[in-house]
Amino acid sequence: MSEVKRVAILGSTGSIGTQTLEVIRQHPENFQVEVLTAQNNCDLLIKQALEFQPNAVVITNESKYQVVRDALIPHDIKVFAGPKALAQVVEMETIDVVLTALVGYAGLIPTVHAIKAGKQIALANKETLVVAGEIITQLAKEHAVNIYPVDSEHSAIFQCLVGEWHNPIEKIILTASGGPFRGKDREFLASVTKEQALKHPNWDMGAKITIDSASLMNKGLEVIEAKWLFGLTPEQIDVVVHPQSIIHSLVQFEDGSIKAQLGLPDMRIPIQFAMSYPERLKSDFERFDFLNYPNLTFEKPDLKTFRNLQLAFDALHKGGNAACLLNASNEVAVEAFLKDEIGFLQMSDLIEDAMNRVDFISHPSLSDYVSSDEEVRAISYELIKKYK
Ligand SMILES: NC(=O)C1=CN([C@@H]2O[C@H](COP(=O)(O)OP(=O)(O)OC[C@H]3O[C@@H](n4cnc5c(N)ncnc54)[C@H](OP(=O)(O)O)[C@@H]3O)[C@@H](O)[C@H]2O)C=CC1
Ligand SMILES: CC(=O)[C@@H](O)[C@H](O)COP(=O)(O)O
Ligand SMILES: [Mn+2]
Repeated sequence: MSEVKRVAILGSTGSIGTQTLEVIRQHPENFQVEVLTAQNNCDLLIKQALEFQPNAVVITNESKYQVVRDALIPHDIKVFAGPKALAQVVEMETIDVVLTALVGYAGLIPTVHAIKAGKQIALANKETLVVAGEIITQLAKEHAVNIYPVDSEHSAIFQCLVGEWHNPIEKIILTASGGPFRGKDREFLASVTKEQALKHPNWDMGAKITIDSASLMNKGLEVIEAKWLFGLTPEQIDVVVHPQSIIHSLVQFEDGSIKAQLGLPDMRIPIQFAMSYPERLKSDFERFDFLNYPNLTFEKPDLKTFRNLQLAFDALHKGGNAACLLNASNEVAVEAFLKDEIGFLQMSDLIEDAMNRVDFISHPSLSDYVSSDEEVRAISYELIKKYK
């Protein structure tokens, strides 16, 4: 790479954020950290800032501001607090790439600001595209901003498409691990605990996405993310369960040829590629050996047992604010499941119920998305009281 890329990492203390810093630590000649942000974890944020010497940090929980400021101001690092600061800091002139590694709906507004400021986006926060894919992709076009996927499946598709930009996609096949409850029935799922759900078979990730993987909502969100990233119709998106998570996804072209991207489950590869594209940088990540995986297997997803994936396909077909409603009620459902307030199967009941109680908007504006999100969250919290 000829120029050093200056990177803002939103959510630097999480699973993706810390792995992004591992990549940057390996390539100081290619990347420089400009901004780091966290919600609560001020100890790790301070430690990261002292090591990487960013221009600025943001702690969104304002009650932690004083601690972070006292630690970093003597080192000439600017310190800001609150969600508004997150949206403003991404506009800094010294940033080239914004890597969105924060979790949930909170990723939307900072990403809108970053795109409007012309920053390239390395997108891990899939919820941004699920909530407002149409607006985000349109804004990116208007501001000549590229959105590079970090999510492993979407990175796989992107990697398959390099050199194929003029060849239409017939369809894509998103692979799903099936999560810790693959093959289980509803009777079993009725009594699973959060400890069981938090044990992903192949990936070590933050709590929210791990629960989403267990319920197959993660795959549902990824189907919607794929629609917007690659401009696909719902009919062009298939899901296949591949329990080994070695084939990260596939693209089928109009001549019938299928390309796949493979590798051990290691998020540092897609993170690095999203930041280094079009170049591939050397890495010492463990290499995949076919002889250790004599059986790569494939199954049909069970949409009747794992209803969240069906709900996501329904939202995709419906369009408008449906996926925004799905996302917000799912965030509330996951939070409630993690607090033992509702059971695993009740997450789908809650999402379906809450979505049906909010008006459908066929062509939402950004402010419609904000109010749809607020409304369905409030309804979801009310419904949880009934479910308890
Ligand atoms: N982990 C993975 O392997 C993958 C993750 N993704 C996606 O990447 C995103 C991040 O996931 P992951 O790294 O697992 O999540 P984590 O929970 O591990 O990390 C989330 C990060 O965001 C911060 N954060 C949490 N809530 C807020 C908020 N409301 N406002 C601002 N910052 C906040 C956290 O700060 P603090 O530490 O202070 O709480 C933390 O830095 C998600 O959208 C996920 O779907 C996609 C593919 C793979
Ligand atoms: C690493 C990554 O991209 C996750 O989104 C992963 O795909 C989760 O696995 P499943 O949702 O397929 O279980
Ligand atoms: Mn994924």
